[in-house]
Amino acid sequence: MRYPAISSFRENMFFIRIFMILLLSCLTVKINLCFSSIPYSLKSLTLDGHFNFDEVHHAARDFGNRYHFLPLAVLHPKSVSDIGTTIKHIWDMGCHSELTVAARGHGHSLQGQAQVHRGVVINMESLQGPKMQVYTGNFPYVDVSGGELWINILHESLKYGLAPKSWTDYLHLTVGGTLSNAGISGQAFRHGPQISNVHQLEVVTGKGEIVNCTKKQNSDLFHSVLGGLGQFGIITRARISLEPAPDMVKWIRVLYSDFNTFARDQERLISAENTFDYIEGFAIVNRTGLLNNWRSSFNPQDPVQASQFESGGKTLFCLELAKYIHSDETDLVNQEVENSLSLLNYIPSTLFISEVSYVQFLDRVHVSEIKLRSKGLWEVPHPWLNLLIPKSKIHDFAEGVFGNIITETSNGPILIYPLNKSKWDNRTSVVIPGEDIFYLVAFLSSAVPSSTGKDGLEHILTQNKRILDYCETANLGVKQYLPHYTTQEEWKTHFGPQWEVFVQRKSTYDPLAILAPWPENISKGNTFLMTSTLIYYLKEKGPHCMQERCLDYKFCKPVTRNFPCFLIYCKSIEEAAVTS
Ligand SMILES: Cc1cc2nc3c(=O)[nH]c(=O)nc-3n(C[C@H](O)[C@H](O)[C@H](O)COP(=O)(O)OP(=O)(O)OC[C@H]3O[C@@H](n4cnc5c(N)ncnc54)[C@H](O)[C@@H]3O)c2cc1C
Repeated sequence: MRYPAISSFRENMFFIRIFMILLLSCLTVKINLCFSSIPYSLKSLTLDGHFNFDEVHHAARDFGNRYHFLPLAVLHPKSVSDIGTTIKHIWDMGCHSELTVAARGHGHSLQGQAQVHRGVVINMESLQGPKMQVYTGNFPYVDVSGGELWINILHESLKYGLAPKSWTDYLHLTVGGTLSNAGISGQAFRHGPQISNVHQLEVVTGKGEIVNCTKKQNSDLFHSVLGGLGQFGIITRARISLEPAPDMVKWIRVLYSDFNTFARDQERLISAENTFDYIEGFAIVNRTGLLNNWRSSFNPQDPVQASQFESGGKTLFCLELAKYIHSDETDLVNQEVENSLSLLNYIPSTLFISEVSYVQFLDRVHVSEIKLRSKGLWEVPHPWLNLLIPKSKIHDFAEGVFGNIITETSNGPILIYPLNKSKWDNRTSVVIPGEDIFYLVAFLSSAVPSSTGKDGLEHILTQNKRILDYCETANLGVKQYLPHYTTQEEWKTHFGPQWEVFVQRKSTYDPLAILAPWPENISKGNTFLMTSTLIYYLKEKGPHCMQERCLDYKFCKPVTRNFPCFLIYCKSIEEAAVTS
């Protein structure tokens, strides 16, 4: 028996279902079209360079090899105006668009810092602009593109007998990439990090404006972008300070079995007047008692004693020094090296010296890169941890970490060396500990892919977490270098008193949070940032709705960067009509 009411209900349901399916599929098509139409609106821009929609997989990788965010498109800019035009276009799309942009230097970040999920990656190495230009004279400098590799700057400036003063240990990194962090190596105790050796920058802000800045002109923007993690603008050109380049380098390694003696000597050296040109150090975690390749290509001063030296399974500390040799000064340099070494307290049989060209010295990590690449060991996960530790806490740190956490093997080099705070400019965005001397400690681990053992990613990440937990529990006042956090609370703690400055700068130079979106939680949900963005919008772009028209405005739901994220209370219906 058929119940008409039920049967007609069933029929209705059938049609409703069909209708819903059709509606949903229409919506899906619309949503997909909506997403895919974003890069096509970019495609219509008139540029010297071009967008590439096929290279997105390459742009979703970096040296860390752990984070993979797929962008929608990769821009290969030929000129600064390509970058300006693209960002301006996205800025003009306003809050309605969620499109974001990441500058990619050489992609040697560790945790997706140069990546962007469903946004635009700007391949900075494609940027051409004016040719690299060296200026000689009393205060020499070089003008370079933000996408230039430091190795190319070295080769070009050497043609004039000059070279930058401050380096990173590895030179196949871009100017914009290292200046967005700091750029630290063994010369930083004397010259400061790379960000202390820049005279001028050209920057494209998050509003698409192209701005020149120096310590005096637009100085807030200048200091913001240095160490600014790409948050405030894209560095398209930089003027970098140069010095006369040495011809050769005396490169020295000595060992210590006691951390306190090692650190005391390091600190004495970085404070001395007439000292070495490069001062670093590293730990050798060596439970087996066999010494690894720390001395390869170095000659022992006393070969017999050196061959008899054994670590006894202890963790050792290697002080690494370099003295630059200008051709006419060889004898003087030898004498100075001898004098400086005579004041140190290393294990006497462990003095190893080598003499190499300046390029060989600076480009030393590239030699390891070639070897590792040939063995397929370069493109593995790199769960690196870089810390800046106040001098007063470095002994507690060493005791806790080398005494309890890293005792058997290190899975990669562990650098330890002190830096002078006086060589850092506290107006830049980089965050460092407050003491006059602080240490860089870098755990440069490589993980064996798919290993579940002590050389595997999980084990190394757990070890990193133990180190960070120890630093927090022991209240060591540690700051991360090349920082990466997942919550806004952690970012606030990282910036400490500089948080307000960070937020202020973000709202000034990138109010729609278009740039470098990787540290998602830096700005998300931050009322201050949202407020200033909002006020900016109301003043500059919003419906003309300031005090005389509106009683007040109030946040609704700041989910997107969209206008409807606030409610406007108007004095009258007529004014509401004008406002809308
Ligand atoms: C083997 C190796 C050795 C290293 N040694 C050192 C060292 O000795 N000292 C040291 O300080 N660091 C060192 N680093 C870290 C390195 O400085 C950073 O990872 C740096 O960011 C990498 O530069 P990149 O050109 O690959 O930048 P990317 O990884 O491409 O970018 C890094 C960040 O900068 C932003 N960015 C890139 N270009 C620009 C630009 N033009 N304007 C604004 N923002 C930009 C990106 O959006 C991203 O947030 C080393 C890294 C590696 C892999």
